Amino acid sequence: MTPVNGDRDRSESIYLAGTACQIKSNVSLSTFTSFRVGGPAEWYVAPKQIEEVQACLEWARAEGLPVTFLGAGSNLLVSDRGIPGLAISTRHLRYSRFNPETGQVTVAAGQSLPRLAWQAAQLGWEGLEWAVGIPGTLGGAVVMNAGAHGSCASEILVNTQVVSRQGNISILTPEALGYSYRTSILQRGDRLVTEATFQLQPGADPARVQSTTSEQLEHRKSTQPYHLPSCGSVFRNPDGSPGAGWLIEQAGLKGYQIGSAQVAERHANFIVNRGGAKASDIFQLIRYVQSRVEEHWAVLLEPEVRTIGEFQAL
Ligand SMILES: Cc1cc2nc3c(=O)[nH]c(=O)nc-3n(C[C@H](O)[C@H](O)[C@H](O)COP(=O)(O)OP(=O)(O)OC[C@H]3O[C@@H](n4cnc5c(N)ncnc54)[C@H](O)[C@@H]3O)c2cc1C
Ligand SMILES: NC(=O)C1=CN([C@@H]2O[C@H](COP(=O)(O)OP(=O)(O)OC[C@H]3O[C@@H](n4cnc5c(N)ncnc54)[C@H](OP(=O)(O)O)[C@@H]3O)[C@@H](O)[C@H]2O)C=CC1
Ligand SMILES: C=C(O[C@H]1[C@H](O)[C@@H](CO)O[C@H](OP(=O)(O)OP(=O)(O)OC[C@H]2O[C@@H](n3ccc(=O)[nH]c3=O)[C@H](O)[C@@H]2O)[C@@H]1NC(C)=O)C(=O)O
Repeated sequence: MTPVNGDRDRSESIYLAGTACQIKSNVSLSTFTSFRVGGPAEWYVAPKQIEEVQACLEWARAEGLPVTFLGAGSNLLVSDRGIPGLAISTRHLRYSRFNPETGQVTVAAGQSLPRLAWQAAQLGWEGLEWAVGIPGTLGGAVVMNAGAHGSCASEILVNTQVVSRQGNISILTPEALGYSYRTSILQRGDRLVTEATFQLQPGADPARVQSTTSEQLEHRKSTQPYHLPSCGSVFRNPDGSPGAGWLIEQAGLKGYQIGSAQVAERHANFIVNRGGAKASDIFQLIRYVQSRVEEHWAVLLEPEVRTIGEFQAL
């Protein structure tokens, strides 16, 4: 299949003046997504500082390139053909500052959410126990309003720092972000989250918080195919009906496979890559599940997973 960047089959690197930032061409995104599929980014960069993010955005503007933001890729389906323009990954923006006076923790966008949940638990700070099993970055969690076990990111978010595509920095509160279940206006992709501050509750017994955190993780491992490449839940749970997993299972789709993409046996709202799946297999399976569930239940399932690049419905 022809990649979107046409005949560029060699890799080149560009160093942005005044930064240590290296922009590389033709970088495969399959190792940067939890599905382990996807073609190359025309250009890829993982800045370490906000000034580098701004310099990368300026470079893309000057080159007239579209920009795509990536976290850890745990909710992304990237086309086999790859994506045009510059992919900016936040995975190297990393720090966390716990403030015992306020109970707030300020975290860079690239920090791992499970890692932060464990750090909080070890300190005896409550409020992130639910987050331990959600792979990915803080930035991704703020954008997706990640959640589990009845809690979600927007409930504890104090504010977030974002950079616009023009390079302007601002601080936004949750009220400005249009939050609802697994949704925020940041999903439009016009602002990059660089940092977020969360309100936690310090002062609990660390052993107790760690024990609750472990229980949440164990429950997840026993109900989800955690060991196989996936994006977590493929579909949002629809309003006013049983969950997507139940609807898909009752439509007889557990185990159904297109290529190496399979509706998971352990949880029907997960599609797993059984080894060597293509993004197009996963995309076709998503469409197939949607159509079968609609036929069976008259419910149109809405994907939670974010697709980037071109896909063709058969
Ligand atoms: C095994 C497994 C279990 C999961 N369980 C859960 C769960 O229980 N609950 C849940 O909510 N999710 C779950 N997920 C989905 C996923 O982990 C979350 O959506 C996570 O928050 C995505 O973070 P990420 O850094 O990987 O974002 P990515 O997948 O990289 O990106 C997701 C979206 O956010 C955008 N984005 C990412 N970072 C930034 C940024 N810094 N600035 C602007 N835009 C950005 C991307 O453009 C994309 O649109 C699971 C996934 C897996 C693989
Ligand atoms: N099915 C799928 O597609 C995917 C599943 N996953 C699963 O999601 C989970 C999170 O993945 P990922 O986001 O990459 O996680 P990370 O490796 O970024 O974060 C896990 C962090 O939690 C820490 N940690 C783990 N256990 C403990 C503990 N008992 N006490 C204290 N700290 C602990 C680790 O510390 P340390 O570094 O010291 O070990 C590490 O820093 C993993 O279990 C992974 O297998 C992840 C991606 C995709
Ligand atoms: C994994 C994700 O989030 C998960 C989150 O981890 C868990 C735990 O809190 O709750 C949600 O799953 P879920 O609604 O499927 O929760 P589960 O407890 O696994 O299942 C709900 C109900 O559906 C039933 N169920 C589930 C799967 C299945 O194949 N068949 C089935 O009948 C279960 O028996 C249960 O009665 C989130 N999914 C969504 C779309 O909201 C994600 O968003 O990626």
